[in-house]
Amino acid sequence: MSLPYDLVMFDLDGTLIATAPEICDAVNDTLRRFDLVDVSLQQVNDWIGHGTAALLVQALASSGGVSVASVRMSETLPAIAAEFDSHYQRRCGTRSHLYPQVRETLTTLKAQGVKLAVVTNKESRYTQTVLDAHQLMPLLDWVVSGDTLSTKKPDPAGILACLDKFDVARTRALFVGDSSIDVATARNAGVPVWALPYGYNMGHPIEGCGPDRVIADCSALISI
Ligand SMILES: O=C(O)COP(=O)(O)O
Repeated sequence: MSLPYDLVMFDLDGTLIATAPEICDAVNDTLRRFDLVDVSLQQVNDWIGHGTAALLVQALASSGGVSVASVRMSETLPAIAAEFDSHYQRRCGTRSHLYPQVRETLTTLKAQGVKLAVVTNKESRYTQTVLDAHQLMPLLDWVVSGDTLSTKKPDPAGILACLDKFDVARTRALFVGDSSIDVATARNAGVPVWALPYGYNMGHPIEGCGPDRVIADCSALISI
């Protein structure tokens, strides 16, 4: 049987792994340390997508009742970010889980010779810890994090770098994600995009973002 794809690229948070609960824990560990009020899991869900550093800024603004711009300019931000860093490294893997059919699907695709990559906006130091915590690294051929290149999604650079690295044509590649950012990234790169409805899309249904297909879980990739 000839497979329709030589390369499948996945988003991370909300697509392969449900990460929001432990991100929320680490954010609230940090906020309490600076005498700020907790944020909710729902808020954290809705802030995921632009990288963990950007999420921390959103949480600090919301908790402190100040603007995102003023948090970004604050002199205390580096110290708060360093505090968050240690909490998140410690929390990684404690309350995250793979979504159903993720490991089975990656294992099957890998055995079929399909190249597998992650293209995430999460910073590399967190991406690595989360992927290691769930033993996903051995299944992946490459990981492009939010700070691997000079731009992040929805810039297509991460996808284009994967196409280049594995010498795969756009028509033989697929991007799989959970958010409007992922759909926009794939469109910007000119590759087809499938979407999962269970992730983090800033509170909006993924259908409205116009992916080529909405799939119930990753097993749709191996039952084409
Ligand atoms: O860390 C984030 O906010 C986003 O990560 P993602 O690109 O894997 O959804």
